[in-house]
Amino acid sequence: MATKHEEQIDGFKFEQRHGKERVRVGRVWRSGENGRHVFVEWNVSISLLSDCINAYVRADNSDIVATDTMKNTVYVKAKECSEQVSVEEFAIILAKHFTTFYQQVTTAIIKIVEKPWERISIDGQPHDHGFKLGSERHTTEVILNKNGALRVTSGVDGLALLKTTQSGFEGFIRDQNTILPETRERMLATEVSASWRYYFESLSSVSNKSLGFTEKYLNVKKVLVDTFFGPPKEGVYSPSVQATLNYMAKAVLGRFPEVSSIQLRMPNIHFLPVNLSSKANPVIVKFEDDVYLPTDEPHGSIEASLSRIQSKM
Ligand SMILES: O=c1[nH]c(=O)c2[nH]c(=O)[nH]c2[nH]1
Repeated sequence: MATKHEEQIDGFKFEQRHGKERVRVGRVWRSGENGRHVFVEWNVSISLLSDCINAYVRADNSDIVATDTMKNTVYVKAKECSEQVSVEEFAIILAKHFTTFYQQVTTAIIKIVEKPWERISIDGQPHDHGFKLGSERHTTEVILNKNGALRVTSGVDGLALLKTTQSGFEGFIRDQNTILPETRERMLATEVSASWRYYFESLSSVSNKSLGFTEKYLNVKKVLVDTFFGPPKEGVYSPSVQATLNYMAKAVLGRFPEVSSIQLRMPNIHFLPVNLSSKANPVIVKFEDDVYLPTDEPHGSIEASLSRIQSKM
């Protein structure tokens, strides 16, 4: 049985969705603790699966939720949030609106990226209304079906990490095209993109207010970072980006029972050894794990996901 956003037309299967991407909204809550302002900036993408096939095949727009209306809804809901909400909660609020308000909409997919505005401190004192831009971004994706089936993922993007030692790469395939030397001493740099899925499977299971998504986000990010680096003095040896990625994914699933799976993307950002020579002077600069040429292209691309195997009990 075809769902309502797909149909058989002239012997073809037709599937469609529509939405609005990159709706930007900033929200200030002025009633924070100690009179402190809270500020967030979100970039929202909405995609709706809905029964509006007539618009495609019969030039009949009567079932269309205008993407302009979707954009406006972001501002309306931001206004309605009189108390601070996390980026995940805001995505759930939007998804709930689209799937309950419109009979035509069967599923809402909401993706949001939060811009990393961080409260500034002046002489060690947190400022009441001053913010500066940080680096990595908190992300979320919420998929909500009309029947209440829910998928919530949180993530981090652009988490740039580098360590100057405790990294190597040995024992890989060597053939006629291989020139990379084996090493137990190299720089390791990456920009982690992670997304992890929570166990909630229905709207009713997240309806209480003590969700703590932001705290969980910070905790997961800390485990990712701590596992990448190891203890402050000795660190932890990385035999490859692949192995480190897996340690990080395992640490998150080990620490957070409410997380059912995690996906990690960790480009290997290369810092090339600098050796300079000329005919006259064979050794102008000799690389001694000290002078590097930083690059961003090309880079290795390494990604994996780790999921709990669902018990059938
Ligand atoms: O950690 C690494 N994994 C690779 O797959 C790879 N390939 C490569 O050239 N260097 C590295 N390093």
